[in-house]
Amino acid sequence: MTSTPTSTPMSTPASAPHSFQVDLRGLVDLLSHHLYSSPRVYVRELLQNAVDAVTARQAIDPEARTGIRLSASGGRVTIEDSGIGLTAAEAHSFLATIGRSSKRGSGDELHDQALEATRREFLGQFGIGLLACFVVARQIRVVTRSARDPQAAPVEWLATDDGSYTVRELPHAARPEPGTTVVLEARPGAAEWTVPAKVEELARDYGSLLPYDITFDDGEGGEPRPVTDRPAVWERAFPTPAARRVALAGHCAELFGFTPLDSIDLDLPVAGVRGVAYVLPDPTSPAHRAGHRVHLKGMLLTQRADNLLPDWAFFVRAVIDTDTLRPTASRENLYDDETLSAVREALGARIRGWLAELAASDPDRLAAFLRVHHLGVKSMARHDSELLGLMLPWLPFETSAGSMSLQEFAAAHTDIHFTRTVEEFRQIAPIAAAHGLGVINAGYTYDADLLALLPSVRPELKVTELDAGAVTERLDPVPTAAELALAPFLATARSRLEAQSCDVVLRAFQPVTVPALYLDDRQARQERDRTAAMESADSLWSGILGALRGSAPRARLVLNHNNPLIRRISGLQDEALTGTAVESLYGQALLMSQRPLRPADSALLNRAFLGLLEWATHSTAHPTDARDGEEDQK
Ligand SMILES: Nc1ncnc2c1ncn2[C@@H]1O[C@H](COP(=O)(O)OP(=O)(O)OP(=O)(O)O)[C@@H](O)[C@H]1O
Repeated sequence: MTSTPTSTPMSTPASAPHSFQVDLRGLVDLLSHHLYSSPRVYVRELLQNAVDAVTARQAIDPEARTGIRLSASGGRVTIEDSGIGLTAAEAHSFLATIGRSSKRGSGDELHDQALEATRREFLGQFGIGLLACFVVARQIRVVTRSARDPQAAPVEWLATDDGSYTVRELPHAARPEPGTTVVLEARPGAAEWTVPAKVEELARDYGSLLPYDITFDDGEGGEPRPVTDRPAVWERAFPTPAARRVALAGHCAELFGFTPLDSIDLDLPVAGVRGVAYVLPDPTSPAHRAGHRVHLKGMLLTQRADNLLPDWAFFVRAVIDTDTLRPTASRENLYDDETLSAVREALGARIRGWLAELAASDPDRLAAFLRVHHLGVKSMARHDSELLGLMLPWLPFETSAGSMSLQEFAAAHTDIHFTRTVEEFRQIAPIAAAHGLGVINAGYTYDADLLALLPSVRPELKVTELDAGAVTERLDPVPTAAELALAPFLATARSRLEAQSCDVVLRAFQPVTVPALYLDDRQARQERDRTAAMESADSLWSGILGALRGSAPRARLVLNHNNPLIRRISGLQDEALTGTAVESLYGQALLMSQRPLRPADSALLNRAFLGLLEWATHSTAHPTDARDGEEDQK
């Protein structure tokens, strides 16, 4: 029997697994310069560990003391809690292993539910918090005694920023009660972060809403001062709604530095969110993202959260406390997950609810709000259909009946006309108003876009653009016989204004006091600009511009047959005087339309004005003087 040789792949025995080595200096540098935005976070980490330790102790010993004492003096920062404490083994394991935390399950426990449960309970979870203290400390000393194991001796854990630490047991008398004291020795160069006033300020900023009483002692011998200031203003009871409003306004001024137009309660019990949104008193660009203040179980997470509210809610700054949202590892922003997006939606709905309530019951306050924020609201409503539906009726527009909300305007006009430019509006609005036509000036930013969206919100309304041609068509024609009788006059007028590229038409319209209207639309204006450019261009360009001459409608001077002056002018026998009068009418109508004058228009106005003076003085002055004047002009 022969045995078949089996071939085994060449292999070398695996070496025993090695553990990663971590260079503490490198890690501290990483934390201080890249993870945390400022060394100030070390105070937050100290407070957070103390709060978590007290929470853990409460679970096994609800009678235990919960107060936390923070003090700073002589370059030393100390924090003392009566929390759960640590045994020597735990100190080795938790304090010296980067990334290890007692506040989350391990192994099998590390499924989502266990993680969620511990997250709900504790502030910490990453196992890197204490290290942040090396950003300001050269040495960290922890003296701790376990509450879980009363027989265990107190332990001293002493770590220096070179990455070494020692653990030793102390006599029972060194710390008779369970709990932990952490003492930081400031590193040279970081003294500014450990002076008492700074530590107190930081503790107040981060910890004012924490759930246990925290005091601060500056080592000057006075009474320790409270750091915590609970309940939050928005949760306090006030004798009257007015007193509450005043307190909230004061809170906003202290926190954000402005007195709010109004405050909106942000209360989402299911999502564990409570807080308030303050309405900015001054206009702000929607592109500027306001930073919101977010507390997580009382601890200030950030004052610059930019993802808490929908973009359209640019006009508020919010402060909230939550126990469901997750922090990022730097604990300086919110983790943008599904919970946050649901909370964002729900908070957006609260703010919309405030707007809806104002619209329904307090239009004056809504108007005051829109006086400040209408531009921003207009800009955002173009892209947010719910905001559009809610706000569009209330937004202010310039109309032929004055400045008013669309709602008011639509109450009088179901046919809504708009002009695309401010100039068109100025020409058209008075005439349109006299003819019972509602016109809105959509020449301002966002207004044309919004009017185009109006039928989607109010389908019963008809929105049409109005231009010069459409207006002329709506004015009453003059009876044919009358028009025929005036044909010679019209011919004179037309030839006189030919050089201005302007047609002359005769209509009968209101108000009778307006003798003539200068009407042009965008195409006519372009044509006018092209002609002006052609006149001042060199021969090459003038050739090209000339070739572009389109069949665009020309500007129109609409003479009002109802106007007595027009009646008189059209009956003049003196052709020269008729020409001067037509030029004067053109000039006056042009001035009324607030159009910029081209050089040719200024020359015409000049000529017409002097011509009229000439004529007016002609009959009283010596005839030769008038002729001299004519000579001078030549
Ligand atoms: N005051 C304290 N009392 C009891 N245990 C503490 C205290 N401070 C720290 N610890 C223990 O040390 C561990 C590590 O603390 P560290 O601050 O580094 O991380 P963490 O709080 O768990 O998480 P995070 O990185 O989110 O702060 C904690 O999980 C806790 O077990």
